[in-house]
Amino acid sequence: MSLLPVPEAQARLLALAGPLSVEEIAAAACAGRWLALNVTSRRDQPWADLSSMDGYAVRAAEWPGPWRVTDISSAGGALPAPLARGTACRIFTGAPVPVGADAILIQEHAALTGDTLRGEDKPLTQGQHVRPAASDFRAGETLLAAGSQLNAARIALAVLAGHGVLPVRRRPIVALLSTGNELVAPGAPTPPGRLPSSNAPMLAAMLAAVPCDIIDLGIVPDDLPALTQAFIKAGEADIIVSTGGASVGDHDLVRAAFTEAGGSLDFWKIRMRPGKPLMAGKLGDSVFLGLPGNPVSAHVTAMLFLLPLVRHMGGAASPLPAITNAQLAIPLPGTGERDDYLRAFHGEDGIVSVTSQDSAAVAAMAQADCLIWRPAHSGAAGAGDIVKILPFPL
Ligand SMILES: Nc1nc2c(c(=O)[nH]1)N[C@H]1C(S)=C(S)[C@@H](COP(=O)(O)OP(=O)(O)OC[C@H]3O[C@@H](n4cnc5c(N)ncnc54)[C@H](O)[C@@H]3O)O[C@H]1N2
Ligand code: MOO
Repeated sequence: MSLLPVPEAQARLLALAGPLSVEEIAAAACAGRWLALNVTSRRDQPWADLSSMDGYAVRAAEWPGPWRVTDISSAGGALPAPLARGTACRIFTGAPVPVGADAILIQEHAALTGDTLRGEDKPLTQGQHVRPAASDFRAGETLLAAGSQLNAARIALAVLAGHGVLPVRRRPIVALLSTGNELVAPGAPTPPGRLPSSNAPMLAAMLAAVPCDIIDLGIVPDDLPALTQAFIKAGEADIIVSTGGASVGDHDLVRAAFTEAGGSLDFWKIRMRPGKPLMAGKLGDSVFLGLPGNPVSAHVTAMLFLLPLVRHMGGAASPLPAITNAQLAIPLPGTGERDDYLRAFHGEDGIVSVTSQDSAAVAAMAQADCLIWRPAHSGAAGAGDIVKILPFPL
């Protein structure tokens, strides 16, 4: 198989499954989820002309008064009567402005003697401290598009628009499978030849940035029947992610076990560094993503493939990672046959690549906060040049 360019591999991966089913969830529990349908407003906001300050509703042209205070308007209280000429209405923040009034005299600029009011400071202008009806949004207006992600501000908007529950896509269930005879559970003793399995905790941390549920199926040895059984068990998940055993060594059995379990492989080997041995396929309704075992390769391929897949199945309209421009603080050599994804961080003078770009260099990766994307066959870059970067999800 020849090496697949990253965008082609991403497109093929996302084509393996559509967004999951729709569920109605309380708005307060929707943080991070993607809308399955447009959100249309059920009400005007504000519902009437409302005061934005505590004071007195008056006619601006009548400033500085005197006015006689004849009524009161408070948020949630009875509607005030229309304002007669020469009168004022005591009013509080968020309360409806009486018909006839067109400005609010704030109480700091008002002198009240008995029920006689006079304006101080500067003359009032029409509309001063009044929020017009429907100036934020109007009933029937489409406020949020299907496929947009619900953050705190969008949840506030949907609730103010009259929605208590929102249609979102089900959270994908992601099964994590760590393969390798050398691996022991995190924190377990590491006699010679053994090392702690760090990939599943790392992936769980990355997945914390997107709505999904994780099933950690633990460590599976490099043994065909054991790996096959693990894949069969993982078939309950929407997404099956393995790490390790993806390359060409005698112990790299992931492809064989996946096929033995009934899976069909869609692609293997990507034109990227690190992450070349990445593979993907379908096992029943589950999408399978086989990440390389090297922790750095697993991290980079999770950013470029796993998180987009979770977003896509969760209903995101734009599931691919955000790519932004940034200025290099250091020079970079040209690239070869594959796209490079260099681990880097934001320094005072721009982006700095970490010293070791080895795909097993975890201490160097731990200094990074982003990847620099350098397409294949790029020339050398100098300090001050603009490059494309992808921020780490967490
Ligand atoms: N002859 C070739 N050898 C290799 C090639 C190749 O094309 N031809 N590709 C290399 C590339 S690129 C990568 S990346 C690695 C990926 O190999 P595997 O996916 O088969 O990974 P393993 O061999 O199982 O492990 C690699 C490395 O990572 C450590 N590891 C594995 N799992 C974990 C884990 N859960 N936590 C921490 N560390 C883990 C493992 O001990 C190995 O050191 O293959 C190259 N070889
Ligand atoms: O592509 Mo591997 O992922 O170089 O280390």
